[in-house]
Amino acid sequence: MSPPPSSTPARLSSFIGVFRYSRRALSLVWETSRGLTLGLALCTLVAGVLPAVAAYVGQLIVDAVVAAMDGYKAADQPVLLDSALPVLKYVALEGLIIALIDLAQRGLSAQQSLLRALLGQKVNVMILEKAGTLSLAQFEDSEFYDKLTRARREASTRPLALVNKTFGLLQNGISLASFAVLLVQFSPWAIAILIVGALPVFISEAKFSGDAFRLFRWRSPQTRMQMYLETVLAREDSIKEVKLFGLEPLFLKRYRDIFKGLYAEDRRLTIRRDTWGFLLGLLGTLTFYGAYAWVVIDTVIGRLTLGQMTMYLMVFKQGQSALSASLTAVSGMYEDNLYLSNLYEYLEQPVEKDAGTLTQGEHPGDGIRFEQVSFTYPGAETPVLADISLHLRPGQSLALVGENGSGKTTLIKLLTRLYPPSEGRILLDGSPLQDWDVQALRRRIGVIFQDFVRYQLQVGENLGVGNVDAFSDEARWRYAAEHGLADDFIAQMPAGYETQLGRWFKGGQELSGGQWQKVALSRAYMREDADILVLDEPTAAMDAAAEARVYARFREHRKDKMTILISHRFSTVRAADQILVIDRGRIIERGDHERLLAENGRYAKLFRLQAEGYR
Ligand SMILES: Nc1ncnc2c1ncn2[C@@H]1O[C@H](COP(=O)(O)OP(=O)(O)OP(=O)(O)O)[C@@H](O)[C@H]1O
Repeated sequence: MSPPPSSTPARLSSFIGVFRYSRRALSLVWETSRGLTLGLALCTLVAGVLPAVAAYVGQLIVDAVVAAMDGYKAADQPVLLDSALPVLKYVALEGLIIALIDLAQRGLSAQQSLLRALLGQKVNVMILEKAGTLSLAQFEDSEFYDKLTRARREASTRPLALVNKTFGLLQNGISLASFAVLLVQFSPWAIAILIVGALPVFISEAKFSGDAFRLFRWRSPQTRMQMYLETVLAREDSIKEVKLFGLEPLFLKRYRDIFKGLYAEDRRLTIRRDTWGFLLGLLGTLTFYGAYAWVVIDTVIGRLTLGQMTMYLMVFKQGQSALSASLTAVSGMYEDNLYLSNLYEYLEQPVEKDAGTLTQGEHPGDGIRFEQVSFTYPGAETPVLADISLHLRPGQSLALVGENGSGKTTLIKLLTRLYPPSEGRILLDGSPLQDWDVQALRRRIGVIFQDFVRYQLQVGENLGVGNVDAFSDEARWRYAAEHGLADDFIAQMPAGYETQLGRWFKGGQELSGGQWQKVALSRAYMREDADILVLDEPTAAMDAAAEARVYARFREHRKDKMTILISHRFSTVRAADQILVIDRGRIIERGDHERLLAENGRYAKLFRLQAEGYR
């Protein structure tokens, strides 16, 4: 397998077009720290100009040495210091210049490392902030997820790399210009030779960086699988099962196989890149020694002084490395731009606009209505919900019953506006959900899903996540924990509500499945103004006594609230005012417990089946 090739004209236009991100990267760095960016520019300038000055002073030294030698020989009573003093002055000057170059280099690397840290953080925050604006559907789209992974993996280091190279290019450009001023006095042809020698390496570098990027992009699903396997093999929440099922060898083999495939491609590219780099680099060496011979001959015939010869050789050598560094920087910039295109592709991912502004419905107190709602998951073909209509008024409770995969949780996802319905309308207090301000809407809903998150935070904060406005409100934690029956075991924990949960951090305590569920259940009670409580299998992991108490509390609490309950246990479902039996996305029966029993349909059958089990 290999990445798809691209045609030469397409490559050329993409090579040019790809530099469009340079300006954005520069402004990103500028926004990150103006002081450091200016510092970088200053050091770049100093480090760019001084090498040519040093070469020029080198010429003065050699010529002054020759003159001093002649003077010393010719004098009747030579005084060493008198003869050597002019030369020593130049030597001191050269020393000073070299020290300044060192200082500028140091300044460059120090400022670069500070900028790297700041910029890495800034870009990561941008990536995460963007993630917060995306819809659930986008997260579930694997192509989009690839973009996110690629952006996170590479892009946080690339903007600075790009800016460093831009500055490096500038620095080398300044050096080159100053070298050219010196070199043109020898011969303009020398400059042409310099350029011709460096060009082939540049072209091959540019070609290979494009190849490397296409490889990186193309293989992103494999890299993602590798990252996933790393997580499964090295995370505490999966290791138990991995061990008991003996999955390590299997997963490790898969991990190694992916690497082998990737490495083979990397190796091929690296070998080709460096072989060509070496061969074309030889051309550069050849031109240098050609120019060397030319300068030597001119010196022998007396057209150049010894000092000039030294200077031109130095200028030619340094000019050559500055030129090849510049060209490498350009091809590196091309590569950085390609990676940045990835970051911007992610950041520019269109976001669904939240146009809704309502904080109150048209008919307050009307409750929730589903009007012939159907829903198909993005990318799927068959609808998961079809023609769902229901009405739930304040103070009423609704229970959803149905087989696994019948669409109960999906209905909740629509109600909480995680997805828009494909057909039909969902109204709250007489106004469609999408007209509501999303914050106002979510404030009214307290929800716990089956797959709630076990945050590696303090236990109090684990409750607080249920309402960010009361995230650290201890009184609210206590109230919620009491209603979710978590207060008893929290009181016995070493640091009470401040006890760290999970194993990631020092001193973290692990909870049992039922205890975690109580924590999650308590979260639903964190929102004071929530008048819609949604509980998706809230007690599946609890013991029977705890379950009975949870529902007793639940009934006390609900008064004028709307409650929606999903459960496979009929003992809890039977108390609901309205029970919907869902089968493959459709409501097949509705009514209260008595009525459904009397109808003697699916509900009655399942109820009896479960009751049977308890006899
Ligand atoms: N994010 C998703 N993308 C695509 N299909 C999904 C997604 N989530 C669920 N489904 C599919 O939608 C159907 C309904 O799933 P849902 O989770 O609503 O069922 P449920 O009735 O809550 O089941 P359970 O009783 O097992 O919790 C299933 O066939 C499932 O495969």
